[in-house]
Amino acid sequence: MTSVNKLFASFSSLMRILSISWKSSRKWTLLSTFFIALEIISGLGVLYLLKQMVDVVTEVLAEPTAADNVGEVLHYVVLTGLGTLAYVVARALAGFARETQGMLVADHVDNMVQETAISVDLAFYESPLYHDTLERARQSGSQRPAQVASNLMLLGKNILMLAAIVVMIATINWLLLPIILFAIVPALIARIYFTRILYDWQRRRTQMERRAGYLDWLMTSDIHAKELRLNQLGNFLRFKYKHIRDDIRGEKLAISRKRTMVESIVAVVASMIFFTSLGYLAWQTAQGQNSVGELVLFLLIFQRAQTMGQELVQQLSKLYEDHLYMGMLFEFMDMQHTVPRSTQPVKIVHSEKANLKLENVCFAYPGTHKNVIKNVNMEIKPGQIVALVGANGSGKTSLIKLMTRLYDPTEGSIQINGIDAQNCDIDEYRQLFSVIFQDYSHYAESVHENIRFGHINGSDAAQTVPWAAENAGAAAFIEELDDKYDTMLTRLFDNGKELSVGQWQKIALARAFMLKSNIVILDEPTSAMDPVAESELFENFRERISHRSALVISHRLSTIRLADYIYVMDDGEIKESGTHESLFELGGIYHDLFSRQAKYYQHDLI
Ligand SMILES: Nc1ncnc2c1ncn2[C@@H]1O[C@H](COP(=O)(O)OP(=O)(O)OP(=O)(O)O)[C@@H](O)[C@H]1O
Repeated sequence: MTSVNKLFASFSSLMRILSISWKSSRKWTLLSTFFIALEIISGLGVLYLLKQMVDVVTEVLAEPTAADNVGEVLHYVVLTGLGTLAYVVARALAGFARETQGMLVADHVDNMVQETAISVDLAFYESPLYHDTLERARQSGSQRPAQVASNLMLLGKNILMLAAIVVMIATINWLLLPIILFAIVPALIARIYFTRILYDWQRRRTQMERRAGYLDWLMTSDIHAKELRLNQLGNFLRFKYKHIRDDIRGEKLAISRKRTMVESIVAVVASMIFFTSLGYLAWQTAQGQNSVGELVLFLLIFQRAQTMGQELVQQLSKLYEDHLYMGMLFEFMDMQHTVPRSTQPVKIVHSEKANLKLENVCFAYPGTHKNVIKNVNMEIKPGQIVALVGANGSGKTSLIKLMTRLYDPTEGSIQINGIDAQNCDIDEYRQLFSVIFQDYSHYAESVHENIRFGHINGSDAAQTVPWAAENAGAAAFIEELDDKYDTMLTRLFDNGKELSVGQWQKIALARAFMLKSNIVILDEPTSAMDPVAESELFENFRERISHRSALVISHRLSTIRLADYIYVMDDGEIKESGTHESLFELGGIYHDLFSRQAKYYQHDLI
């Protein structure tokens, strides 16, 4: 990037930051600006009054009738006092307004990050780049936009105050001006240099931080608590975690050490220059070339100039740092969809009779070259119960992800009622499906909410939730819970209850049974259920799903044989398809799978 482009990029990112700040809290941005303006005006006023006071004192001291003019001095003392009071109050109010604005902006930015996180495509989760970008966005901190806005204002304030001090010092002796430059510029360069070094290091170390975070989660989350104890993994993980943290700390401390050394040298040189110039001014005063008042004024304001210069350096380097880190936040927010959204979506007509058709569908996961789905042709007709069978890794779950447009096929097409799924509005299209994956979610919410999440926008949850629970075979055990549908399903919070794996599966199934969609997709829906529960579920399955279409994936062929039509997958391809009887007669893969399972049942009976 050329310097002009870089400058333009920095400017546009600054404008973007300010617009975030403005949008999130207009009132407090205005108040904060107002109080800072008040702080600047009163601060400059105090400086001016201070100078006037010193001038008057010097004049008065030079006159023989000094005692008569004390009133004039007092006049300036009172004015300076009032100015200082205004300055202190304005400063406090500006601080409060900044803090309030900061909190509002932080919440707004958190909201924006979450909005991006819930809308990015599933493909992002598969890539370490997504996790790095999210981690960096989090590291960049939601406080930053507010900091940038207030830093800009403080910067303006300090520049004005410093300019006023420069003018005052120039009136004493212009030769003193370079001193200020020497006190400020090297410190600024050192700060900016180390800010960049630290930023580059942090970017490189994102994955290391994430790995440490992951290990910490392994050690502290309830999901792994059982295995961790039984396999005695605790100390091993603790050691690994410590090792990573030691490395991170070591690298960071090395940078901090170097920075402290350089900054100390710069500060020592600046102080030496100050004392040399003080000595020079004292000598000039002794020679009668300066007044004592000017020497006092120099001492007074140089100290201020030094503080202000330090603040200026801090604000400039902070602004630079914020600009760098906000870049990481914007990088996350600007991620583009990999599943394209149609700009002129075609309305899905007759969705209540959804006919789903896959034509020559091929698919390789992003970042891989191997097709896990190969030339698949398949159809789910309205009201039809279709089963999908196949060995582990044959591509069944990947096929569901394609049907529901969590991914798009790399070749071929998926059509709903003759319309290419890619031409439909993605939200409207996804509403056609109720899907329960093998790794369904356990929400730390009430039973009611866990089921209602299957149709979050439904209006009559009070009736539909118990109805769905009944159909999924969950109603009986829910009625036995202390708070029935209001029971909290978690031990994370007070009064929570943990369910068995099979009970959780019934809750997940009830979620799919909520009447939202036209096609119900169940990936291994009964893997944790007892045989009685399973056979009850499939006895009148068509009624339970209200005569919608269904795609059921199962390894249990007793379940599969109830389907109207069966597809057999092997290594990403549909190798066989037909009814149970026709496939059994064919004597192929299905026959083989079925016979193997049947053999064990027959053996048991003997
Ligand atoms: N996110 C992913 N990225 C890359 N490859 C993947 C991903 N998920 C699955 N695969 C690969 O795709 C292939 C099909 O996996 P899939 O989960 O679709 O199989 P499946 O038939 O559902 O298996 P199972 O019966 O074990 O659930 C496997 O070889 C797997 O390694």
